Amino acid sequence: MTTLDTLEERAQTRSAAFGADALIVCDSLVRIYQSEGIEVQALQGLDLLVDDGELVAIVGASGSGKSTLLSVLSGLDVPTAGRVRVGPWDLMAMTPAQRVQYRRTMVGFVWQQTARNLVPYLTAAENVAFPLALAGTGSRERAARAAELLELLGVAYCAERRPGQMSGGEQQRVAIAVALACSPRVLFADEPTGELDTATSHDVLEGLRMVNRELGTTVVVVTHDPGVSEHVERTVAIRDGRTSSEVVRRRHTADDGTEHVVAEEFAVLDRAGRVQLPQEYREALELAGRVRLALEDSHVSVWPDKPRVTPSRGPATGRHAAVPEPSRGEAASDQEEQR
Ligand SMILES: Nc1ncnc2c1ncn2[C@@H]1O[C@H](COP(=O)(O)OP(=O)(O)OP(=O)(O)O)[C@@H](O)[C@H]1O
Repeated sequence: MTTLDTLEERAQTRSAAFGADALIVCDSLVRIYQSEGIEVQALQGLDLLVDDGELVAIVGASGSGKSTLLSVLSGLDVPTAGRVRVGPWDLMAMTPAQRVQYRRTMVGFVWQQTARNLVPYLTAAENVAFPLALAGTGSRERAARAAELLELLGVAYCAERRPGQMSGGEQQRVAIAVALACSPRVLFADEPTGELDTATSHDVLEGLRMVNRELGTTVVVVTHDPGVSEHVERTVAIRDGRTSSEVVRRRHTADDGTEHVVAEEFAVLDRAGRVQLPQEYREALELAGRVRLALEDSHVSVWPDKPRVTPSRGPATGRHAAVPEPSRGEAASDQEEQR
């Protein structure tokens, strides 16, 4: 007989298996903010897996939950519900001391505001050496590490300059070197190109790619920058606090030996079986409220409740489902995305 205990056990087993091999696991993450008596659901059951060594971009309209997700992953914020793990660290169950340790050893950060990343009265080399000094590293080793990282990021010529003597892009590349000083396994970058022009953004994103390739550091970059997907293999779109779609870029060698990059867009099926249909699909077929689902040999089809043309292979035996009417919030974020 199925008891409450067996159901709980089953749910826990399933939860533990989800992302067992991944470096970063976000499992049904919920973050609710209370603000002046109003509840805001910034994350609404978000699932995300990132493998060791991946370079992933997270994109989404303003207010979709990107910064909230990054605050949780960087150990600055605790979600309301769900499960979040980075390497061996369970971010829901860390003590304040463990949180400090996690932030010092496991992860590095680059923020949008260049002033937040660098100490203004230290040179680039001193900025990179600073976290190493705090960790007790000897001065010769600090200098060698600073030189190596500034070289890797293509800003060795800035070593003796202070932030005020560097361009925004140079400052951000030095900031990446600072974030990597203590050899974190994961680098989080929050809008690192937000204050930069297109050409300079390109250099910073290439810097992140270089770090990922040369040092094997896992990189998660949150951005509005539409050009980001050219620099990463995987772009995850967040919408209304959930992962909604992914663009995966793969290298493909044609028969004549030429190499092409093929980008494919996927919808994300969450663990409860939900998929977000793109707005243009919903509008094209007037999908709203109820829809019909039909299981075909190799795929599932979605039909309007009242088809405008009678389908030849009708979904008479299919299942019926409900598509929520777009809420005001959804409509707003769609407009944001189109802008
Ligand atoms: N401290 C807070 N208190 C109340 N609501 C918050 C708080 N932080 C974020 N929110 C709300 O949570 C939702 C998600 O915000 P978040 O900052 O994560 O989005 P975002 O995708 O990073 O947006 P942006 O690109 O504009 O930075 C928004 O509706 C926001 O207003």
